[in-house]
Amino acid sequence: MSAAAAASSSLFQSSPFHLTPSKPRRRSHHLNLNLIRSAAGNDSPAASPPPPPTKHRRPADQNIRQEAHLLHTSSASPDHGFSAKYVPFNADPSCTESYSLDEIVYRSQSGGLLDVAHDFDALRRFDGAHWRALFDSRVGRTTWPYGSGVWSKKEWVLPEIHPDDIVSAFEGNSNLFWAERYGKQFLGMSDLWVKHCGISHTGSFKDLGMTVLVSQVNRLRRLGKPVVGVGCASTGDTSAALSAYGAAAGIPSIVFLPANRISIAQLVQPIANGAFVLSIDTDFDGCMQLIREVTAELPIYLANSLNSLRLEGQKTAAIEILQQFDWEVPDWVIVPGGNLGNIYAFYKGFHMCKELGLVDRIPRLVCAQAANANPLYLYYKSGWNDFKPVKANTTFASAIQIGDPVSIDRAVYALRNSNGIVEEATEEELMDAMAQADSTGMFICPHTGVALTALIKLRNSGIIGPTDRTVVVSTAHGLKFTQSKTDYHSRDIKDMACRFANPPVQVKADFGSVMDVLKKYLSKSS
Ligand SMILES: Cc1ncc(COP(=O)(O)O)c(C=O)c1O
Ligand SMILES: N[C@@H](CCOP(=O)(O)O)C(=O)O
Repeated sequence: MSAAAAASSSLFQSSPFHLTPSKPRRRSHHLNLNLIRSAAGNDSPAASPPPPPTKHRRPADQNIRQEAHLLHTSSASPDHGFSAKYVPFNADPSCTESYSLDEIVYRSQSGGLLDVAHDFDALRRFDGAHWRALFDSRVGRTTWPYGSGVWSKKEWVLPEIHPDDIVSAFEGNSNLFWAERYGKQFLGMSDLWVKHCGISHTGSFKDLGMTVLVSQVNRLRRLGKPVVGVGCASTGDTSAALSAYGAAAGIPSIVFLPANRISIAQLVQPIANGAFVLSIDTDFDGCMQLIREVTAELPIYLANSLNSLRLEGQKTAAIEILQQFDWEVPDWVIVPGGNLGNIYAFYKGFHMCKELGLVDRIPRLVCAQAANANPLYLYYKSGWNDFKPVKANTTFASAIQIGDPVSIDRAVYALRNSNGIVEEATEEELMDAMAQADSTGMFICPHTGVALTALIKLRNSGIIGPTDRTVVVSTAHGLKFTQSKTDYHSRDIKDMACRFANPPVQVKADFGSVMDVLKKYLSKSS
């Protein structure tokens, strides 16, 4: 046994995890050393938990990025061999077309979507237990960049990016909470959970994807690639995330917004972050068309989820769900869908965990659409025979008012391969579901109301059982959509009964009047 191997094996044995690579191979000495080095917080794929925080002291004159830089560039840093590249989405296995992630490319030669393909052979040098322990060891740390729920899975996201190039607000690690009262009272369910991706830096799940995209743009600019800014079309959340991460990195962002179709809270986000905001007199699909044309002409990097880099970050929410259940797989995961990148991102995250041995199955996926913007639902109902973009009508779920989703093929792939279902929600259904959920202590966005409506329908039809472990993905923070709640609780919506409205009671400022209304209220509620 070499000195290195002896050292690594004795250190290995002292590890509380006792992890080993999946199969002993010739590289195993390096792998064991990697495990040990990871404990110092470097970029190795290691699974050994970091030392107790009290033992780790960064010199006072070093910030966390510099610390990561030193560890990354030190001679101890391993060449772990993980890599990723663009390939045509769902291509025939014989297809050899591929692109470096350092190329600026959004579509395959045939005009189809791209996907980020990871080197699974390299990742498989470690078994599932190894990856589980590695990811678990990074939760809640501040070590750069692993304090992020996205970058804690760096080897599966952008394995080759240098920590110096990463732009992160330590996004992710969002809470997954047990919706005890809502589940019991409205659905007779005992194991209902909400993954609150809206508790995030800019208030939606878009941060998960944007940290990856903007980090890669940072790298491209450092490599001297001609990228003068980043641009997107948006219904409000993508633009908020892009502007925030762009501003953090000092990269100009340009956002195309459909005039008068997004909430004030969403509009003010890119304005405050210094983005160049174009309010365009069209809908989201019109803005999307324009940004595609513009990014084909100008050196502005496209930040919508047509760009498959985004989905690499978004897929970590699925991995996080498994992690939060201690690597037990839920039965159902329900995701509201608009441009349809996220449903595929969830599928990809779950699928990678299965392929790499972290879990043994994947959940069934449900994609929920607003009935006013339901091209996927109509396609599903046609038995996947007839896809037609629709003209998306106004919906309170304004962030998913999309009629021609760019990721339609990705969504179909995700749903077909997860035995998935598509459901829809009318305006009244989604607003009632939101109000009922809020009445149990949540404060959800209308898109989450769409997802809850899908759940209600699948529960009522018996497809989802009372004890099925079910996760509803809440995609944005309710505080971004207070106007819709105000309209509902004021019963100020045409043709809607607003059955669960809870308007404030106007009362005179005297003791008798206050007592009268209180007595009336208490007699009703007892
Ligand atoms: C709050 C919110 N929920 C859901 C979605 C749907 O996500 P996707 O476009 O990836 O389907 C979006 C954006 O489209 C969104 O902003
Ligand atoms: N809801 C999105 C619509 C664009 O989606 P993307 O994921 O393709 O950027 C938004 O907030 O803009």
